[in-house]
Amino acid sequence: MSRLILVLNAGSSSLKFSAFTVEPQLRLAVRGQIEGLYTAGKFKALNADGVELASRQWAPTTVFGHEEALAFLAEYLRGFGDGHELIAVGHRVVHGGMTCREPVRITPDVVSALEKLSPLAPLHQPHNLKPIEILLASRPGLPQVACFDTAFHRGQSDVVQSFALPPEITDRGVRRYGFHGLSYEHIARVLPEHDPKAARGRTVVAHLGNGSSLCAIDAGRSVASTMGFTAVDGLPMGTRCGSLDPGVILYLMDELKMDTRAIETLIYKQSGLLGVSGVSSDMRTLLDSEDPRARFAVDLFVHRIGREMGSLVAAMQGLDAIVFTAGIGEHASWIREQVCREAAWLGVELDAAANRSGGPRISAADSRVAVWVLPTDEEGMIARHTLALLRDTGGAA
Ligand SMILES: Nc1ncnc2c1ncn2[C@@H]1O[C@H](COP(=O)(O)OP(=O)(O)O)[C@@H](O)[C@H]1O
Ligand SMILES: CC(=O)OP(=O)(O)O
Ligand SMILES: [Mg+2]
Repeated sequence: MSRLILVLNAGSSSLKFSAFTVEPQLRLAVRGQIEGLYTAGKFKALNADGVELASRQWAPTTVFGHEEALAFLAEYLRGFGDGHELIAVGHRVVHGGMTCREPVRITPDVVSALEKLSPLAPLHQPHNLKPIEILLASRPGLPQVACFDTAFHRGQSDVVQSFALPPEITDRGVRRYGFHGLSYEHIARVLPEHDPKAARGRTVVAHLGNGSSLCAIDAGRSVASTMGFTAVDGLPMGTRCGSLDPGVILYLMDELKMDTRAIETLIYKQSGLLGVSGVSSDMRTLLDSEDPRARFAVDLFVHRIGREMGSLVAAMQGLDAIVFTAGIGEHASWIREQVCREAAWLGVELDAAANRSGGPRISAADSRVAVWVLPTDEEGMIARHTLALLRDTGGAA
């Protein structure tokens, strides 16, 4: 009977999962996702060789969300468990706040502390915690590990992590945390295999998915990121507005009489690509659309990436490489082309054919800045952290 680590990663538009056997090194057994939550749910499970094991598609609807996806996945995984001993479950938890600076073994107290952060990540935290709570109740002896999106950024300097607010507010934890840290950590880990020079130098990683952010990585460490106190900051996203003049919030309250919950719905669920286009939050749909509002939303997305890229390059005082990753970054060659055009002034020259075929290197041979397309692997990162923590605490050989 092989020992298994299960990994769950609830993103804002997807529920991803992987299972790894521990032999004693980690070996991927199955991976999959239910994507298109709240738009057009689609399930796929693959074995380690990429062979499809199962698939399913739901009719387009906004009511097939995280809860429905989790119920479906629990049923699917029940059938998969035969012949395996589940030794631990690793979870992506988007917000770790001030205290969770590294992966932690889950206890009821940890869950209570993490629940308090749900208002700071309403599209993620409740969905990250739900399966944790179910398993704590149904299998209290099963080790569970929380791995945080925020942890990779905790080494940033105080200046970088601070808003220009009085200390009594900052000290309450109102500071820039940064997210997508498991994705950035994975890219920092694999970059030396592809580009040793960039790995020692300065890279902007563009994690462009339903949630999108950029991270400045200097010699493997996060030195700045576009996301802040919450994952609504920075770039425009599928349904999130990204950076907003705080004066807009006051205007919405005073002039439009919107309350906190209405503003929360607006900035998290009705803005970004969906809100601007009125067409869809899904980049595939926008790129296929003839609607000028879809094009406008995409142009705004690209423009903001260009602006924020400049800011992160300034934070590092230079640039050796750009890495594209996540759903849009890995698959939308047209978006990569537009972003690289915006970044031409930094010394970026694209190899159009390599870009169309997906790389991994997509910059021209004499481009001063190397450009890469590298698949993210948040689940792989979580599995590593989970196994390491189990071993540290004597829970697995
Ligand atoms: N082939 C593709 N072309 C363009 N966009 C794509 C493609 N495949 C996926 N995407 C986009 O990636 C986004 C989802 O990214 P992903 O990183 O999986 O999301 P999540 O933030 O939920 O983890 C969606 O906007 C989707 O349209
Ligand atoms: C933090 C975040 O936005 O995550 P995702 O892109 O998975 O929604
Ligand atoms: Mg994601």
